[in-house]
Amino acid sequence: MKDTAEAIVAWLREQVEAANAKGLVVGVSGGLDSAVVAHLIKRAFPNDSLGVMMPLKSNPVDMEDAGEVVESCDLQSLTIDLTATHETMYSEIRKRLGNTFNQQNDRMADANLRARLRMSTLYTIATNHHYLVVGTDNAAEWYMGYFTKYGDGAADLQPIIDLTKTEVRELASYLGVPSQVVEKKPSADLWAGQTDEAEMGTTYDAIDAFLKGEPVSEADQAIIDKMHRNTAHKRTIPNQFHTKKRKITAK
Ligand SMILES: Nc1ncnc2c1ncn2[C@@H]1O[C@H](COP(=O)(O)OP(=O)(O)OC[C@H]2O[C@@H]([n+]3cccc(C(=O)O)c3)[C@H](O)[C@@H]2O)[C@@H](O)[C@H]1O
Ligand SMILES: Nc1ncnc2c1ncn2[C@@H]1O[C@H](COP(=O)(O)OP(=O)(O)OP(=O)(O)O)[C@@H](O)[C@H]1O
Ligand SMILES: [Mg+2]
Repeated sequence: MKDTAEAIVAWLREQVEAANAKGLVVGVSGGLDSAVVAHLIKRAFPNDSLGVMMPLKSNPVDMEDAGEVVESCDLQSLTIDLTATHETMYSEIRKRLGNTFNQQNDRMADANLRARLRMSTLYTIATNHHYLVVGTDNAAEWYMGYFTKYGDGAADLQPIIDLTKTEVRELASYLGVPSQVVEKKPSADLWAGQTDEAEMGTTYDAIDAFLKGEPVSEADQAIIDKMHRNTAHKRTIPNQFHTKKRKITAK
C-alpha cells in the first residue's frame, strides 16, 4: 500500500499545481473513504489541507470518529453544522410544493439535499481558500452509482476512484486511520440506521469481486448490472440538445 499512497499523493500535488490552486479540502464524515482521503491530502499538502465536518442530525459517534480521523493525521479542520440550514430549506420547499409534495419520495429528496448542501459548503470553502474539492468515491460506489448526483459525487479530483472497498480498507490501515473507522459498516448516514449494503441489496465483497473479474452469484450480478445501468447518467456530462441553426460550437 506504500506505493499506492505515494502515487496518489504525487498525483494530488500535480493536479493542484496544474490547476494553479493552493491546496485541498474534503468532507470528513467519520466513515472509511473520507478518512483515507483526509490522510492523503494531509500528506500531499501538510500546510494547505482542510477537513470539514458537517453534521446534519448526524449520529454523534460518527462526528466523534471524524474528530479522531483529523487528529490521527493532524489535519486542520472545522465543523459546520448544517442541521438548521437543511431544515429551513427543506421545509420551505415542502411548503411551496403544497399538495404536489410527494410523500413517497420524501426520504430520498431529504437525503439528497443533505449531500448537496455538503457539496455547496465544500465549494464555498474551496473558493475562499483557492483549494480544490476532493471526492471520496471508491470503485464500487462509482460503478454502482451509489452517490448523490452533484452531491457527494461532485468533486474536482477523485483520488481513490479505482480502489475497491477492500483496497480502501487496506490503505486506511497502512495510513493509520483509527481502527474503529477501519472496521465500521459503510453508511451514507442520510437517515437513521442506513447502511450501504442494506440499501443496495448486495455486499461490497460481491461488488469488489465483480470488479476484479471474479464470479459472483446470479442475484448479486443482477443487482450490480441494474444499478450500473440505471445510474449511467451520473457518470457522464448531461445530454445536450444542439440546434443546428446556430454556428456556435461549445465543446
Ligand atoms: N436517465 C437519466 N438521465 C438524466 N438524469 C437522470 C436520469 N435518471 C434520473 N436522473 C436524475 O438523477 C436524479 C437521481 O439521482 P440522485 O439525485 O443521485 O438520487 P438517487 O440515485 O435516487 O439517490 C442517491 C443514492 O445514493 C446514495 N448515497 C447518496 C449520498 C451518499 C451516499 C454514500 O454512500 O455516502 C450514498 C443514496 O442513499 C441513494 O441510494 C433524478 O432526480 C433526476 O434528476
Ligand atoms: N457528516 C459529514 N461531514 C462531512 N462530510 C460528510 C458527512 N457525511 C458525508 N460526508 C461526505 O460525503 C462522502 C460520502 O459519504 P460515504 O458514506 O460514501 O463515505 P464515508 O462516510 O467517508 O465512508 P463509508 O462509505 O465507509 O461510510 C464522505 O466521504 C464525506 O466526504
Ligand atoms: Mg459514510
